Amino acid sequence: MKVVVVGTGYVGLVTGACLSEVGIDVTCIDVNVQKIENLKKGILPIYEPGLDGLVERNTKKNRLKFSTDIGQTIIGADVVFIAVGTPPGEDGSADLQYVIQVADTVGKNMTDYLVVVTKSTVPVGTAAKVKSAIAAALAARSASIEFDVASNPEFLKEGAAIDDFLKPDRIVIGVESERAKSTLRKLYDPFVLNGHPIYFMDIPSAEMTKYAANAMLATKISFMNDIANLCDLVGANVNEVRKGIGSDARIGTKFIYPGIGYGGSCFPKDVKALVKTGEQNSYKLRILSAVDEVNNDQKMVLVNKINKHFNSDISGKIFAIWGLAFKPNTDDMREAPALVIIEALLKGGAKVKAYDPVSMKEAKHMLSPEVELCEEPMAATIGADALLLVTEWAEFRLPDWNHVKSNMAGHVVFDGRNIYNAEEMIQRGFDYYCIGMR
Ligand SMILES: NC(=O)c1ccc[n+]([C@@H]2O[C@H](COP(=O)([O-])OP(=O)(O)OC[C@H]3O[C@@H](n4cnc5c(N)ncnc54)[C@H](O)[C@@H]3O)[C@@H](O)[C@H]2O)c1
Ligand SMILES: O=c1ccn([C@@H]2O[C@H](COP(=O)(O)OP(=O)(O)O[C@H]3O[C@H](CO)[C@@H](O)[C@H](O)[C@H]3O)[C@@H](O)[C@H]2O)c(=O)[nH]1
Repeated sequence: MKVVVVGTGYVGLVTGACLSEVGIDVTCIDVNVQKIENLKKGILPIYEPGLDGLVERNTKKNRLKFSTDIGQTIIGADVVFIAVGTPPGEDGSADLQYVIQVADTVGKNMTDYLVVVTKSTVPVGTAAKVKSAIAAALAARSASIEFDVASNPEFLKEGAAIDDFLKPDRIVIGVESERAKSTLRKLYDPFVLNGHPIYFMDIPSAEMTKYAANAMLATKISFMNDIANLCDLVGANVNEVRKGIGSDARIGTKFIYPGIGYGGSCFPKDVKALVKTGEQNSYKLRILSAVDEVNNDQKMVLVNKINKHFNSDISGKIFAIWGLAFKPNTDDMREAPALVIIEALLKGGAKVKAYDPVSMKEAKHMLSPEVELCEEPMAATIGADALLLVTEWAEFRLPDWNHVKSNMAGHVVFDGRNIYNAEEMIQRGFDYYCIGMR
């Protein structure tokens, strides 16, 4: 089977590499010439654990190729995945311009029957728009070629993307023809050998499933952040509360960790896009509007604690930041809480010294040049009045606290992920603040 993946970002590159791993002939396409040239030389555009080995192995075996030329690549293909970005537009709704551009290009270049699959996260009705765009491009060149559209939303998590793709909990596929269904079943059969299901459904339901999944997970997090903030006020300990409720299987232990708000390229934009879809259909998604609101406020929780500790005077103070990525094991800083926190500190006249294990390249063009980027965690603590734990990378879990303390000018730690033990921190001589407990 021959597959073309259009859009070689976090999703496209992982999809291409994992499909090639099971022996499928894959070409990944992108409009970013530099990205494709680098990939041909084995240089990856992103940090994702395990991806480099997978790309190297399958490129060597010639099962995984890279190109900017969709016209040549599409000849003889069975399936085209659209995996381009769907960023939020000005009003929060998903911007579909890249998806439709790809559909148009496919229509202009296809020579034979194809299944065109949207893997990007797209609102209900997008596959229908893709179908119209392809049909219009075919009609413009008086071509009569059969094709099907399908929706196959992706559920991978950054940092665990390879495992999520190779061993998915489930695969969701929206189809409207038996021909597309059997092509996609054949494609995905190697990934469900461990018994996890493929759910075939109608296309609108598949499109909605993706948003509903992300919205539910984001809701769990905002709910827990709300509870954590209340615990803080009433003197309860959210860690205990989390264990207490998580052991009820109906609630579950996952995605109930409080923190400094969810970030990344998915939850923030997908919650907003779903709220917008509601509005466009005269339906107010009240819970999700609140989920978004709680999350925006939560990104300021550490800053509020900082202001309280320093009596609202942080001008001239030095803050060490550990972690910039929106979560560990990725270099992705899209919608990272670190961005909001650092902006607020700089606005208050503070100085920021930051370190992240893999996001430093990203940080260079996402952060103000005022931020001092440090090459290792201890360097960030030199002269600092406070240390902020923003992303819970494993390497921050057991630092040499004596070294940290001797480096710092003030001895206060703000832990945005509750990874340190409050009693131990106090014994070590630090003022310690975290989320949802005193
Ligand atoms: N990042 C994730 O963890 C994740 C997980 C599941 C779903 N998604 C969804 O998948 C989609 C892609 O997300 P991403 O994070 O991989 O995005 P990304 O920004 O990392 O990658 C998108 C790529 O598409 C390329 N592109 C844009 N227009 C193009 C065109 N016309 N032809 C060819 N290439 C083009 C861009 O150059 C870029 O390399 C989004 O809809 C996102 O919501 C993302
Ligand atoms: O208990 C938790 C779990 C997560 N988070 C935060 O939630 C955000 C998202 O984390 P995660 O879901 O692990 O990362 P993503 O890579 O954004 O993956 C989400 O978004 C993807 C894109 O749509 C989906 O494919 C995945 O299934 C979905 O988990 C991060 O900021 C985390 O810090 C918490 O605050 N508390």
